[in-house]
Amino acid sequence: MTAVPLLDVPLLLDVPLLLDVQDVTLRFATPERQVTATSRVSFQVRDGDRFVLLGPSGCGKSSLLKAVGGFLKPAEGQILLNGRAVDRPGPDRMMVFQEFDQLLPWKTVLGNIAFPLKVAASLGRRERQERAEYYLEKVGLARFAHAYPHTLSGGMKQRVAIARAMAMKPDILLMDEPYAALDALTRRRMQEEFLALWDDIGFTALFVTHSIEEAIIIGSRILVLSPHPGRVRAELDASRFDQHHQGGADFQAFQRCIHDMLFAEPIEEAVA
Ligand SMILES: Nc1ncnc2c1ncn2[C@@H]1O[C@H](COP(=O)(O)OP(=O)(O)OP(=O)(O)O)[C@@H](O)[C@H]1O
Repeated sequence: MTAVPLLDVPLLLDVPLLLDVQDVTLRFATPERQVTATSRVSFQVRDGDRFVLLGPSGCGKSSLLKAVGGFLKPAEGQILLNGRAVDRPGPDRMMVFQEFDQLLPWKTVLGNIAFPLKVAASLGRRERQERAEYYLEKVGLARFAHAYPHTLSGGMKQRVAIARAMAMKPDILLMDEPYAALDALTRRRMQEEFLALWDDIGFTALFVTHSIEEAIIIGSRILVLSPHPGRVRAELDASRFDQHHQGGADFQAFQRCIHDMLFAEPIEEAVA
C-alpha cells in the first residue's frame, strides 16, 4: 500500500512560495555500499515560515539542509528556490551550524559579521560596518563588538553566527541544530530570543532539530520524518504554540502525538 503522509496544515496559498522541495532522494556512495539518506521527500516553505525538519538521528535532516544549501545534489527530485533550481551554494541561503567553532578566530565579533558582506562585495565599508552593528545589537551583543571568539561563551558564539547569517539578508536561514550543544537553560533562552527576533525582524528559517519540544516551540510548521531513510510522515501546524505554552495540556498532547508518530512503524497506522 502506498504510504500517505498526514497533512495537518492550513493551505496558505496567498503567502509567497519560497522553497519547493520536490520528491527529493539523497544518496551517499561509500566504499562498501550506497546509503539512501532520504526517500522522495517533498515540502514547501513559504515566506515567513519557521519550518522545522524533525526526526530521529540518521533520518537525513542535515542532508536535506545541505541539499537546500546547494552542497549536495539530489539523486532524484529537485529543489527550487524562488522558482529557480538550486544547484550550488549562494548568499540567498545562509547556514548556522551546531558547532561553536564556526567563527573566524582571528577576527573580532564585528569582523566576523562583516566578513561575508565584504566577500559578497555588495556594500561599501561604512554600510558593512553599520549593517554588522545593527545585527549585533539585535542579538544583544553590542558590547562585545571588539571581542575575539575565544573569549565568548557557546551561547554568545551562536548569537554571533546567527547575526552573521542574518546580516546577509538571505531569503532563507538554514539552521542545523544550532542550540543542541548548549546547556538546557541557555538553549531555552536562545529559543526565546529566536522567536523575539522573528517577531522583530521577520525572516524565513528552515530549522533542523531532533527535539520534539524545540520543534514545537520554534516551528510554525513541522515536517515529521520517519527513521532512516527519511520519508515524510506528517506535516503539522505548530503556529499556535510558543515557549509560553510549554507544560500546558495542549502542548503536551501535541508532543505525545508527535512522539507516537515518530515511533510508530508503518505510516498508514500513524495516519489512521
Ligand atoms: N558524507 C556521507 N557519506 C556517507 N553517508 C552519509 C554521509 N552523510 C550522511 N550520511 C548518512 O546519511 C544518513 C542521514 O544522515 P544525516 O546526518 O543527514 O541525518 P540526521 O537526521 O541529520 O542525523 P543527526 O540528527 O544524527 O545529525 C545517515 O545514515 C548517515 O550515516
